[in-house]
Parts: sequence; structure tokens; C-alpha cells
Amino acid sequence: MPPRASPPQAHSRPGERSREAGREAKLLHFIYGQPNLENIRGSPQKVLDLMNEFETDHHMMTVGMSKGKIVTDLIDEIKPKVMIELGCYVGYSAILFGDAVRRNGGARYLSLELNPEWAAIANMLIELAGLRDFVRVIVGRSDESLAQLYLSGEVTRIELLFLDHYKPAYTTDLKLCEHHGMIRPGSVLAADNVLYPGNPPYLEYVRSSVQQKREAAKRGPTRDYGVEGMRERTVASFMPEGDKPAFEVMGNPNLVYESVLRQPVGERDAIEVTRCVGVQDGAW
Ligand SMILES: C[S@@+](CC[C@H](N)C(=O)[O-])C[C@H]1O[C@@H](n2cnc3c(N)ncnc32)[C@H](O)[C@@H]1O
Repeated sequence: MPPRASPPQAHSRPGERSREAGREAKLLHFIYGQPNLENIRGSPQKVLDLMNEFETDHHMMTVGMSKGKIVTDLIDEIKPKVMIELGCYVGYSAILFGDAVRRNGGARYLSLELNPEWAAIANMLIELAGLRDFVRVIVGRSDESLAQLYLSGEVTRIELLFLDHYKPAYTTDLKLCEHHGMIRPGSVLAADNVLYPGNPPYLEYVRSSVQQKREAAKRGPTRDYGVEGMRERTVASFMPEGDKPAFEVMGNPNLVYESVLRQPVGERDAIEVTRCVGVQDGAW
């Protein structure tokens, strides 16, 4: 069964932002149809401003400005050479964060996206923003792309990872990175949508002690998504029904995390910022 392109479409009510099918391509026409296109070319901020303007009457799945600021502050602090995001969509966060990584002396922004049409739209906007040589959109499912990045030697360590894709895959993708030794002291994770639509299994995992994770690991490696506490609609988004992670993973329960919720004022959602601060020796 082919992957579902987007979450089930809700019909918009009068006064609500449009959820019409194909609005991602409409965004591209809106931006490329601007009379002053040459003024916009090469300016990430001008492209983002137009995306924000389009969002005033269209529902888009972008991280937005207030939550985005939490991540750009992290980029200013960490100055990653390479940053990875899971879930590109039409490129809003790739442009916002890719620009910040470049400004901070970084080398590359890698954006992993399942849907090739949205990846193509993102690429056109990334190009317009002048980030074509800096941001690379990798089409495919995140677990397979992460494994490929590791096995090819392109990424052996996570500096800063932005998680914003299939909600049940946050924990399994993190465990996959742990399994390959990509998460080390100093690695930072920023996870979007942890309050809305919510991601209880991920929050539980990153807030668990080493002891609690060792206990849970006694059940052995899993090849299942944890979906407890998630809405059916969230679980049914993006991935084919009955999908399983590509790999059986265990993770590394010995990693010590410090995790905090960062919720902008007036925002119903939040970003969970998790720092790996150590490794505890010992078997489990
Ligand atoms: C919330 S949107 C990302 C928004 C984007 N980060 C932004 O702020 O502009 C989620 C995206 O994740 C993609 N996605 C869902 N599951 C995925 C997976 N397993 N691997 C890669 N991308 C996935 C979806 O196709 C969608 O484009």
C-alpha cells in the first residue's frame, strides 16, 4: 500500500484556515508569482515572510515562528557543523534552521522527507532562499535515511536533531541513532509537537532515568512503534497502515538525558529539548 500523502483532510469551516488538497503547490505558485521575485531571491527571511503570509489563511504543518525561535536559539548556542531534521514538508524549518546553521559557520543541513512532492516544493523554495548549496533534502523514510547516513560515514554523530515527522517514529528513530552510537554526550534533540498533537511515549523515554530504561530494555529489542496516548488520527498520518519501523532496535539505555519542555507564551504546543549529558557504565 502506498504511503498516505498527508493526515486525513478535515473540511475547513467558515473562518477557519483552508485545508484544501494541493495547498502546498498553491504556496509555490503564490511565492513564485510575486511581482518582485528578484528582490526575494537569496533572502531566507523574505521567503519565510511569504510562507507566514500564506499561512494566515491556509493551514500548513510548519513549526512556525515562536517554536522556531527555540530551535534557532539552540543553533546559536551549539553551532552545529551538521544539523539533521526529520520531516521537511515544504521547507519552512529547513530554510529557517538551515540559514541559522550557515550563519553560525556550519557546513550542512540535512532534511529528511518521505513525500517526494513536498520535497520537490521544498527544494524550489530552498533554492529561492539561496540555500540550495547548503540544505540537502533526502527523500525517503527517516529510519532508512538515517541508517544510510550512518553506514555511508556521512553522519556518525548527532550534534543537533530536529524531530518533526511521524509522531510514533520519534522514539524508534532516536533509538536507532542510539544503537549506532550517534548519540553521545553533547548531542541535543529538539522535538516538535510534544503537546499537540502530543507524543507521550517519546516524552516518557527521554525523561526516563538510566535505571528505568534498563528495566524496560529487559523486554528486548522491538520493531514496533509505541503509540500509547496518541490520537488515532496521528497514528494514521503519513505512514501506510500497519507500517513497522525498518529495523529492530534496542537503543542504549545507558545514555543519560536531561530533558525540558519549552513552551512559548500563548502557544498550545511545545518543543522538548533533550541533552545527552553522559553515559553510565554497566550492563542491563
Ligand atoms: C509536520 S511536517 C514537517 C514540518 C517542517 N519540519 C516545518 O516545520 O516546516 C511532517 C513531515 O514529515 C514527513 N514525514 C512523515 N513521516 C515521515 C518519515 N517516516 N520519514 C520522513 N518524513 C516523514 C511528512 O511527509 C511531512 O512532510
